[in-house]
Amino acid sequence: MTVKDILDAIQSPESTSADFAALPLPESYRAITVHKDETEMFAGLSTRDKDPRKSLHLDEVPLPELGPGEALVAVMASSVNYNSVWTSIFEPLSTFGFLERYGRTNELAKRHDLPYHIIGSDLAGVVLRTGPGVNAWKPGDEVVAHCLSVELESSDGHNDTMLDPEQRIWGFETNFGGLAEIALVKSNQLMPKPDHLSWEEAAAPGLVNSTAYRQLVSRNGAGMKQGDNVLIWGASGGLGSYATQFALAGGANPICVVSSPQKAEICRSMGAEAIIDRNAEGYKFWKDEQTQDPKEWKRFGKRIRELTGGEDIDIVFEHPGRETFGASVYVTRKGGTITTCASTSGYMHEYDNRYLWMSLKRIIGSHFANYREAWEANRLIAKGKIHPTLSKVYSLEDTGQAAHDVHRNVHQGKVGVLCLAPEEGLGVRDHEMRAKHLDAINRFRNI
Ligand SMILES: C/C=C/C(=O)SCCNC(=O)CCNC(=O)[C@H](O)C(C)(C)COP(=O)(O)OP(=O)(O)OC[C@H]1O[C@@H](n2cnc3c(N)ncnc32)[C@H](O)[C@@H]1OP(=O)(O)O
Ligand SMILES: NC(=O)C1=CN([C@@H]2O[C@H](COP(=O)(O)OP(=O)(O)OC[C@H]3O[C@@H](n4cnc5c(N)ncnc54)[C@H](OP(=O)(O)O)[C@@H]3O)[C@@H](O)[C@H]2O)C=CC1
Repeated sequence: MTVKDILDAIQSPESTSADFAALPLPESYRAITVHKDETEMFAGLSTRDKDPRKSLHLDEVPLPELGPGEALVAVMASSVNYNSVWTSIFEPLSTFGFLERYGRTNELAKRHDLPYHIIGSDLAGVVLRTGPGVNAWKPGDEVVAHCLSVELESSDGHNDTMLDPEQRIWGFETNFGGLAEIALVKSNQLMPKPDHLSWEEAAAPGLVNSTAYRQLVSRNGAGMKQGDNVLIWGASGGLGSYATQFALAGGANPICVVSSPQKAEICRSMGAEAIIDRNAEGYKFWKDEQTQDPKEWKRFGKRIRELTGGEDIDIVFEHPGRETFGASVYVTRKGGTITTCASTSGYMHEYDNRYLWMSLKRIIGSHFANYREAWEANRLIAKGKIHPTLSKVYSLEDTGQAAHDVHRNVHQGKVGVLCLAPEEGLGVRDHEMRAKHLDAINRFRNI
């Protein structure tokens, strides 16, 4: 039995759930990995010069044992997230530390502590097997998976599953991720695949869409409301392309920051009107490595006032971190919110706290999304209210190049990866609905 037989079953319209359940599973499959004995390979290099093409490998790996509450999924397509870039450059930490720590928690979790890490935190595919205790899903179901892995044995996470003390991001802090032909997930990560999308389109939004939903829309994040001025950094990037859609769909006013005329045009085509090209306008928030320039914060704030008719920002959608955080706090209005989920340019932030406390602003930390938020975010994709922002699709072999593009910020929106899917465009079940949204679905393609 090989993965080819699985693909044949997926591509045959006659295949039933019983056929999938009867398919013998292969002993091994192909997966994108980093290797534990290579974690020092980039020692001494600057972040920019660490090259994912050197650290990401395409390996044949053994199929992991299936445990209670889990599912093995045949992965048709996945996507590149920035967390895979972090794993591939071993920053800010090697992810093998996460696997070791997980492995120490219980007998079954030991499976994750291996000398290789199969990465990837998105997938669209077909359920192959479910473990004991799984009733909601069966072999043959077409699914996407969100990346929240929790144990739920502590009451801390019972209101908001992100607060579980054993909260992990699948394919980053656990093994057996989605950049592979087969993945192992907890069955509670599974959600229905949106019928009007191809495999690679369905695999693109998951992680970033759910994160943007919690960070911007959910009451656990900024709780955005109609009319809010929302400053969105990287508005045509992974997170930002969904934040921009949420702002527009929710009646808010996105102020989109981008770094090229092409990216500005993408935001305009999504429906945004207030756009700042940070490159063209030459903001330099730091005079040198240690010193910020408040005059530049003010110049940025003036530009925002020009675009809003004199108003300041209700919500900043933050993720660049060190480079922008001082400016983000400054331009927020009295009582406004800065919500942050990352620090791409550096995690030791500096801002002038007088502008925070005197103007009663709040900083909210946000990370991925709880089970319910991930489900609600996927529902919006399935209903055609929010659309994938897939620009380019790579083969599994070329994942290193795909991650390199994201690391160097030469991509747009999201970058997809075909795993078992032999070509793009497969897996669409609802052609009528797709036709209604075709322009929006293709907005980011091949630009
Ligand atoms: C969905 C996608 C998301 C993304 O893309 S996010 C971006 C990518 N992700 C990242 O860059 C994050 C990577 N993660 C990290 O950098 C680290 O993950 C953290 C810095 C978040 C945490 O580091 P750690 O070393 O794991 O954490 P500690 O909690 O400091 O644990 C070390 C020891 O310190 C103890 N400790 C924790 N809090 C306290 C306290 N308040 N007082 C005293 N001790 C404390 C712990 O218990 C433990 O101890 P013991 O080593 O003995 O187990
Ligand atoms: N905590 C969580 O749950 C999550 C965290 N993340 C983290 O968020 C970050 C962004 O992820 P994602 O959106 O997918 O990545 P992308 O690279 O797709 O998009 C980020 C965009 O931010 C802008 N940007 C990058 N650096 C700077 C800078 N120094 N100053 C201003 N703008 C900058 C760029 O846009 P432009 O050049 O056009 O301005 C870039 O396109 C990563 O660090 C990632 O790990 C992501 C998802 C979930």
